[in-house]
Amino acid sequence: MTERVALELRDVHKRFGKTEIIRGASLRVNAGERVAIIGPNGAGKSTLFNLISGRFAPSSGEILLNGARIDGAAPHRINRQGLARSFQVSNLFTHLSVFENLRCAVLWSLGYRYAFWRFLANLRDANERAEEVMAMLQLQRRRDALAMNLTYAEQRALEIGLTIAGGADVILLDEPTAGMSKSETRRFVQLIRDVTAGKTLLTVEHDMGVVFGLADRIAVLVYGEVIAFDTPEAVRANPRVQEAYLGSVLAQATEA
Ligand SMILES: Nc1ncnc2c1ncn2[C@@H]1O[C@H](COP(=O)(O)OP(=O)(O)OP(=O)(O)O)[C@@H](O)[C@H]1O
Repeated sequence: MTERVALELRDVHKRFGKTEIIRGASLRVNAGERVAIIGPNGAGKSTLFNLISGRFAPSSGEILLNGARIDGAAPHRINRQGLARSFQVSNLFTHLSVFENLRCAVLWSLGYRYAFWRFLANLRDANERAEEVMAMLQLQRRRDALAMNLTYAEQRALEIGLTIAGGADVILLDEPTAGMSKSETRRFVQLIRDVTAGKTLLTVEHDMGVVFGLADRIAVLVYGEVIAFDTPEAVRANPRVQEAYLGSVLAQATEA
């Protein structure tokens, strides 16, 4: 059986002025797969995320979400087509409770598809869905807490919950465990696994423990080119990756 491709990049280039930052990136991410994008500082990882989520349009090349072109489309349109990006705690409504945040995300995803007269009928579904996601996030006991009063790890969990509650099936996570302690990170990786089960996940992450613990495949970006896209074992053993990036990172991790 051939896998369904959820997200595809075809020879994507991005220039800022004269400088080419993404230099012909191609990737095919299967539905339900978890992919980590790694690479040295300045390799273009955030730029790649900005291209996929619609913040930037590519200079050339194509990006397809579930088979449909999205390159150059506005972020909210791409979001409506099923792709959500979780930033580092910037999407939360800080003055709303955990439950209200989740319910807003569900209603937003229903908003344009249903007429207003169906709003009340949908509210019950939205409440149920919000409760369901809250349980997955293990945030029930924080149901009525304002988002601004959550711990950092709880805020990150809620942030990921918003992408799920909004109905996206392709999720982009920017450094999901940045700023967390080792034990928080371990718990959080498990939470990400549970909450995004069955979804397609793309993450940019510097913590190699998280990368190797979470990813089914790893894409290695160096100077705007994908130099390897393979299983964690194969990437770890790849001499080109060792030379360009992983050798030094693993050496640092061993020294630390
Ligand atoms: N809007 C922009 N205009 C001009 N140059 C940019 C812009 N955005 C990014 N760049 C440049 O593109 C290069 C890649 O940056 P990017 O943030 O994508 O790398 P990265 O791999 O995410 O790095 P890091 O791991 O340090 O976050 C950098 O040299 C950066 O200065």
